[in-house]
Amino acid sequence: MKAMFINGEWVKASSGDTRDIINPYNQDVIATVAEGNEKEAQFAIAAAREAFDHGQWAHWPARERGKKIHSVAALIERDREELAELESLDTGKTVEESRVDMDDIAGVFRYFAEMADKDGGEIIDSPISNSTSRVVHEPVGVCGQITPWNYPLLQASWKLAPALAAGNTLVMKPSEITPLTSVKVFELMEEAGIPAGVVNLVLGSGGSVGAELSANDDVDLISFTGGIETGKRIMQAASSNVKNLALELGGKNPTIVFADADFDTAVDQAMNAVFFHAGQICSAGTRLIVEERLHDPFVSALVDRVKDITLGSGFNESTQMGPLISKEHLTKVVNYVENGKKEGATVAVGGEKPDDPELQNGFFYLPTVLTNCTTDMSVVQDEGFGPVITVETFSTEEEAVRLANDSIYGLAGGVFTNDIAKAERCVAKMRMGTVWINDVNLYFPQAPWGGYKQSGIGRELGKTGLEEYQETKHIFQNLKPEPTHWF
Ligand SMILES: NC(=O)c1ccc[n+]([C@@H]2O[C@H](COP(=O)([O-])OP(=O)(O)OC[C@H]3O[C@@H](n4cnc5c(N)ncnc54)[C@H](O)[C@@H]3O)[C@@H](O)[C@H]2O)c1
Ligand SMILES: C[N+](C)(C)CC=O
Repeated sequence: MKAMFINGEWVKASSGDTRDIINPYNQDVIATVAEGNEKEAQFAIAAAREAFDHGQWAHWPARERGKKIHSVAALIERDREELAELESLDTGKTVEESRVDMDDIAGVFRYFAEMADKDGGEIIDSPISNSTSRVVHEPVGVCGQITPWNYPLLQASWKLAPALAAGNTLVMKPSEITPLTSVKVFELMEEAGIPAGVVNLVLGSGGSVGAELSANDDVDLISFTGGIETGKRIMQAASSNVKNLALELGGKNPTIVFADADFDTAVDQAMNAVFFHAGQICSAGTRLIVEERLHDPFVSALVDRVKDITLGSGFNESTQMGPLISKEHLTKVVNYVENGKKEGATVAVGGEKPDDPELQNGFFYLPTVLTNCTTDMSVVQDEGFGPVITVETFSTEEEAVRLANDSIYGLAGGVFTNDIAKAERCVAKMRMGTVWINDVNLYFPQAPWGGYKQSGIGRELGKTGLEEYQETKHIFQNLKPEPTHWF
């Protein structure tokens, strides 16, 4: 049984509770893990508090912390294949996609390891005679970190690596349905020699462990990746002690395709935008906004290619798309498309579960293209989080941008055109944290990631990804102290 990691020890739940982890491809039980609750969260928070307040981690030379983080990266590289297979067993995504994730994850650890000792503070030109003024960055303290099921270890790495680089201690709660690679990476952090109490892992549900992390006054910062409604609850709970807050929430991401775009590239990338990991990606380009005169040939080419997508086990080399994560999520996607149909959308391809007998034990849904969509429809406004793309049309540049921005979300978006001036005009007006010109779904450790509007608060990755885990202190020194006789 997989246990939790608290204060440098692997522990079971004090209640004795466990949870079976299910393979979404065939519903096999792939592991049984400890199911913690508020109690384990409190133990872990106390351990992280003690390690921060009385331990040495925050005071190590940043270069030494960086070396440890490099060691974690090296262990991830060593165990790449095992981690990739574990991620695919747990999420259903293809092993090929998981391998790419593992390379990204090692890269994230390496990026923040390198960054750890690059910030020696800043000298300010003091406006006061005989004084010095400088700014230093310090760790925030105890960090609560809550992650989702769709990119379990990738989203964890975006939080673990910068938090450690900045000198914080932390308690992580992975999604209760996909905890396996997080357990493994905590084993690797132990092997790398991160001191006891600095990194703690508590497994369990959001309502118990997650809620405790969000509300507990000994937690200084909460970093959350997940859905908007959970994010709102966490924001409320975090107000108890005015925690620092970082929220990476959902997206409903538009891809604008102008008629002058390279046709084959745009069709190909429209598929990349939405069908990786069966559309269960926050930045999936699920809203296609195509120039009116391009609509018919574009949809026709898209449908032809979508028909050929091969569904199956993520462990089969010919598989291009795996299952959805759970029975509940499959039901959500089915209802999402049914609602779209009732609102007037037309199913151009897909729109149902596959009838292949080999897929009946998994949570599969066919890759789907919905046409005749308008901005007011729920399929266009709601994050479906499935392999479903909606198609709207526009006739002017202004209309394209207006449609793209007509959303409560603002995570990411794309523009396809060969007119670079037009592309620049569009992206300048698109209210999103990431915009791609003639590409989709790209992210890397050097560039910040996060959302405008209800897609979140703050940025992970890049310089800002480290700054989220730092407090800023101004230190002023009077070099000629003497009485002022003001009073
Ligand atoms: N912006 C990004 O970078 C990004 C990345 C990945 C996923 N996401 C979003 O995540 C969502 C899918 O993930 P999900 O279904 O796991 O999201 P979710 O909000 O249901 O759960 C996310 C995490 O929050 C926990 N949680 C649930 N209730 C809680 C509570 N009351 N208090 C504290 N924690 C609680 C869950 O246990 C889980 O660990 C999508 O909306 C997707 O867009 C965003
Ligand atoms: C942030 N990203 C794209 C890695 C995963 C979103 O679900």
